[in-house]
Amino acid sequence: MQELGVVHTTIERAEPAAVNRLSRLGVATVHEAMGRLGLMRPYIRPVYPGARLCGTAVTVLLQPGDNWMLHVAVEQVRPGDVVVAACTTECEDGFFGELLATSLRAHGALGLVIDGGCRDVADLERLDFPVFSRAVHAKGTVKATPGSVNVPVVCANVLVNPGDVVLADADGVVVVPAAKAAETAEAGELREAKEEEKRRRLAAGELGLDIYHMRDDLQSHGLRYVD
Ligand SMILES: O=C([O-])CC(=O)C(=O)O
Ligand SMILES: [Mg+2]
Repeated sequence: MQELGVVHTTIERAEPAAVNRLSRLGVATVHEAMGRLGLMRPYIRPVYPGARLCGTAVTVLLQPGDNWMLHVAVEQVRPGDVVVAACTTECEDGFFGELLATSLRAHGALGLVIDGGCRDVADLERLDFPVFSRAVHAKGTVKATPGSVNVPVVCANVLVNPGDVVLADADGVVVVPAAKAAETAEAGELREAKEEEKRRRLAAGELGLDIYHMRDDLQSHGLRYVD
């Protein structure tokens, strides 16, 4: 059960050094490095090409058709934060646009992930304010019913605690629990180094079948080559 009607003003953010290391990795790498966990549903997409963000989560629980809590969240943002907004029920209304982006940026927020709709996308691209949303929808919202800020939320199938690391790029959005940020950065960097070696060998024409020693396994699974 997600908590309603609460704003937590003190949160524990992931260590900046670990956030910085994660920011240099891709979403797919980090998801793999965590043991294939933490990935939001693929319907959450960047609202303009090339959008990318990495920061610590300020979480928001919205009520459908109501963006009041986004305004409440602005006051809780610190430089380097990313606002992660979930909704108590599915809603694709345009909760967010360039005015709220301007306000968030003035307080140091790096971007927004929202399991809801977003509008003013041409202006967001012009501002280069990265937003990842479930829909682009011009439909406006009201300010009538409190939700919460900085409570644990489930956003697009992923549990997000305030202070967790949120990384988003063209492949999607992944969330790293704050306590796991450093070890995940370490595992991700190792994975990147291994991929670099594989990339070099694949570019030289070596086959994945040989690099990954798959031939024997294929034979034992009964694969036959016929002329
Ligand atoms: O004002 C709103 O409700 C959302 C919006 O379009 C903006 O922030 O620019
Ligand atoms: Mg607007």
